[in-house]
Amino acid sequence: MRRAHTVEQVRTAEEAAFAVTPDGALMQRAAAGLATALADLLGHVYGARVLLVVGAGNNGGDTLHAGARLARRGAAVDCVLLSPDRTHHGGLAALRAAGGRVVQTPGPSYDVAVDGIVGIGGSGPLRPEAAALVGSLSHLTWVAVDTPSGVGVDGGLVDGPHVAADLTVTFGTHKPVHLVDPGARACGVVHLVDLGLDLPPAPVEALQEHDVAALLPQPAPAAHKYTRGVVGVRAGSADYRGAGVLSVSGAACGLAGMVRFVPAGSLEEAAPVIALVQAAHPEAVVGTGRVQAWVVGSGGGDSSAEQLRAALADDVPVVVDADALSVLEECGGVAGRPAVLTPHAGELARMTGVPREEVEADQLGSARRAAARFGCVVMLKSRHTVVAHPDGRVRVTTVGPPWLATAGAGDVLGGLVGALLAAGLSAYDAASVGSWVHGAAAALARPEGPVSAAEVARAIPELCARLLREGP
Ligand SMILES: NC(=O)C1=CN([C@@H]2O[C@H](COP(=O)(O)OP(=O)(O)OC[C@H]3O[C@@H](n4cnc5c(N)ncnc54)[C@H](O)[C@@H]3O)[C@@H](O)[C@H]2O)[C@@H](O)CC1
Ligand SMILES: Nc1ncnc2c1ncn2[C@@H]1O[C@H](COP(=O)(O)OP(=O)(O)O)[C@@H](O)[C@H]1O
Ligand SMILES: [K+]
Repeated sequence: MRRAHTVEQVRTAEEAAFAVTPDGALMQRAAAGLATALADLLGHVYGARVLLVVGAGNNGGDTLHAGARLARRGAAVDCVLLSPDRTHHGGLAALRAAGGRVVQTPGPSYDVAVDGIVGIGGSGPLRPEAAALVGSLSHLTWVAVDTPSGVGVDGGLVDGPHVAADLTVTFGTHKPVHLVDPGARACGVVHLVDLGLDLPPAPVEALQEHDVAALLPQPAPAAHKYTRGVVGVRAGSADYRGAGVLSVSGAACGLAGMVRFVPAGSLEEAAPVIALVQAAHPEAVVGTGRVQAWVVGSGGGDSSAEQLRAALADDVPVVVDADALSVLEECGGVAGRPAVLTPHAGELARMTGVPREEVEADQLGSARRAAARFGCVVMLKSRHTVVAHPDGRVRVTTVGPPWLATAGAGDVLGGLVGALLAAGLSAYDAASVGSWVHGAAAALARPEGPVSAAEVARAIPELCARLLREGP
């Protein structure tokens, strides 16, 4: 599990660590890790040209000490001080003693620029002087120390000039900004340097491969299809026939024992949708019956309210997707049952009356507020999908190529999450595992290129088999 802690949690853990470590030891650990990461990035240290951009606090201190380590190994290290009278004394002395230079303006070229402007003590966007300097050096490779300066650490908010890093070297633990967009986009690759901090449970996490393997449902030796769980799909309509097929294809990934498909309207009206579903998935059973979870909404059009009411009449977990999201409140909400809502930013904006740009600008806060408001798990789908529990916990999915942003991918995901719910996972696990498997299946189906929603669905069984082979 990748764990991200808030600034307040990190401060508390650092204070406890300061009390039992010699003065400056933690900063030296951070600086050593940073210098190693910089050396790995540079490939060669001797003769490398390094620019440090240093602010007023300990983030600058880490940066100066790391610069000193590189200078001692033969790098040419220049340093711009943004707050010369508040610079970390020990760090600056170490850099100078190692042969590093303080410059007023950067030279013509560097192999890397290091952002030591602010870390967890930062607030708000870069101030004008720093913004102008960083802007003039945007062609350089940037390494952010702890966090990219100018980006919100706890919320991942980006509301003004900031550093856009290629690599972020962070200390002690991840922070929410490293996982949650839009901030995560400014971090580039994130590398964690362990400081040996004693940390509390993390409010924001990202499942890793072995976590997903441990959570995947597996049939007991004496399983039969009903003990593995039946997932019911109420999706598709005369106008959106394919959505029914794709929703069923996600549900029929093999993680549950059986799929029931229940189209809207009479059997005659639904005949074309049924024909498509049966042609693609002859194993799906058409018609109502007992299920352990419902998936409702993709391509449901005008029938969505009727379909959602029918699903909610059963006291089983439910995935509310696509068109069903906009009728959730008129249908009485999820009424306390385990449920996953799966909006993208546009859908969440409509559900909550907030402009889409505001949802996209605060994905962590938007998903959390929606989970509290609707009283269930909310999965805000995007590049880094945010799965929020009503109690405030969050899991972020960081796998999945941008090719996954393709029509119908959401239908497959809804079906997949439904299968996991039917198999007995909690709503929180089903949503976070489903989102991870969905992203990884897209990468497996076509590692570096375009992928269709149907191909993502077809790759799910092989992806799960690989996870189970590797084991937790
Ligand atoms: N002290 C230590 O031994 C350790 C320090 N660490 C480092 O210390 C950092 C936190 O240090 P600090 O608490 O000193 O805080 P920072 O160095 O993150 O920044 C605080 C300073 O920046 C100024 N500032 C805040 N927002 C600004 C903005 N938008 N533009 C310009 N200036 C701004 C503040 O006035 C303050 O003086 C961590 O991010 C990490 O890099 C960690 O490595 C752990 C060990
Ligand atoms: N830039 C991106 N990188 C990775 N995955 C993405 C990106 N944009 C969207 N996705 C994923 O693609 C899927 C799109 O689903 P959705 O928006 O519901 O599309 P549709 O309604 O057409 O099925 C979601 O799983 C989402 O997380
Ligand atoms: K920084």
